[in-house]
Amino acid sequence: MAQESGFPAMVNDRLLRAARGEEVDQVPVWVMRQAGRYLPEFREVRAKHDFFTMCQTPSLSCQVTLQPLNRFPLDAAIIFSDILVIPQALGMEVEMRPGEGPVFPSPLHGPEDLSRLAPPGDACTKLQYVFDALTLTRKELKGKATLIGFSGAPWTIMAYMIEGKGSKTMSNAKGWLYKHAEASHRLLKIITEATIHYLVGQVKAGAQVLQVFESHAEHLGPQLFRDFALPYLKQICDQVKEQGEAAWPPRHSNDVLADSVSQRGVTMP
Ligand SMILES: Cc1c2[nH]c(c1CCC(=O)O)Cc1[nH]c(c(CCC(=O)O)c1C)Cc1[nH]c(c(CCC(=O)O)c1C)Cc1[nH]c(c(CCC(=O)O)c1C)C2
Repeated sequence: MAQESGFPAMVNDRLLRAARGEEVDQVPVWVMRQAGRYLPEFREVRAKHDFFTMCQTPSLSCQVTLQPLNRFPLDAAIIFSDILVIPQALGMEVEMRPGEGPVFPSPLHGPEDLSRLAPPGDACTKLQYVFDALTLTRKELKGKATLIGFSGAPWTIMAYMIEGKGSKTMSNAKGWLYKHAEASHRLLKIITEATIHYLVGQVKAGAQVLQVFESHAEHLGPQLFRDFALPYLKQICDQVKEQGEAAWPPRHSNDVLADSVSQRGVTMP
C-alpha cells in the first residue's frame, strides 16, 4: 500500500479492471514485444547501446518502454528487459548477438556445473536496475497505462541455461530431465527461488501486473510438464501472491490473482 501511494493516480486503469474481472468500456490492448526493432526510435537507441546495457540503465529502459505508447493508444507498458537477466544474476554470462539472439558462452553441461551458480537469495540484489527502471517508468507513465513486469518460467530459463541459445528441439535440456532428474529439480528450485524474490521485488518497485513466460512449454509432453514445469509455476503463483500482498492494496490481492496456470504463461494482476 505504501509503495502504491507514491505513484501517480491511474488515469487509464482499463487493463487492471479487466484483470480483476470488472467491466471495461473497451478491450484493453497491449502487444507482445511492443518495444523493439520495428520502431525506428528504438533502433536509434539500440544502435548506440548494447542490449543488456539498455536493460541495466533505468533511463534507457524507461525511454524505450514508453516509445510505443507515444505512438499508439496502448493500455499497458511492459518493462524493457529480458527473461535472461535471471541466469545473469545467478552468475552466468549472456550476450545478445545481433542476428543470432541471446547466447550463453558457457552453458551448463552437466549437474556438476550447478556449483557455478550464485545463491538464488542473492540474485535479486544484482537486479536492482530492473526495480529502478520499473519505479521510474511507473512515475513517467503518469497513470496513463498499466505497468507490466515479467520473468521467464523456471523450465524455460533452465532450457536456455543448458542449451546456451534458442533451439528448435531443446534436446540437451530435455535430456537433463531424463538423465539428471534430481539435478533438474535442483536447478528448477534455484531458478524458482530467484524468480519469486525477483517478482515480489518488481511489485514493490511499481509493477502492477506480472507475466511469467513459459515460452518453451511446447517441448514438454503432458507428463514432463506436470513433473518439471507446473509445480514450479504453482509455487511462484502461491508465494508471489503471499509475499506480494505486503506491497499491494488488499483489494488487488488474492481475490484477483489468477488461479489457473496455462501452458503458455501466467498473468497475475
Ligand atoms: C517481454 C520481453 C521479452 N524480451 C523483451 C521483452 C520486453 C519488450 C517488450 O515486450 O516490449 C525484449 C527483447 N528481447 C530480445 C529483443 C531483440 C534484441 C535486440 O534488439 O537486439 C528484445 C527487444 C532478444 C531475445 N530475447 C529472447 C529471444 C528468443 C531467443 C530464442 O529462443 O531464439 C530473443 C531474440 C528470449 C526471450 N525474451 C522474452 C521471452 C518471452 C516471450 C516470448 O516467448 O517471446 C523470451 C523467450 C521476453
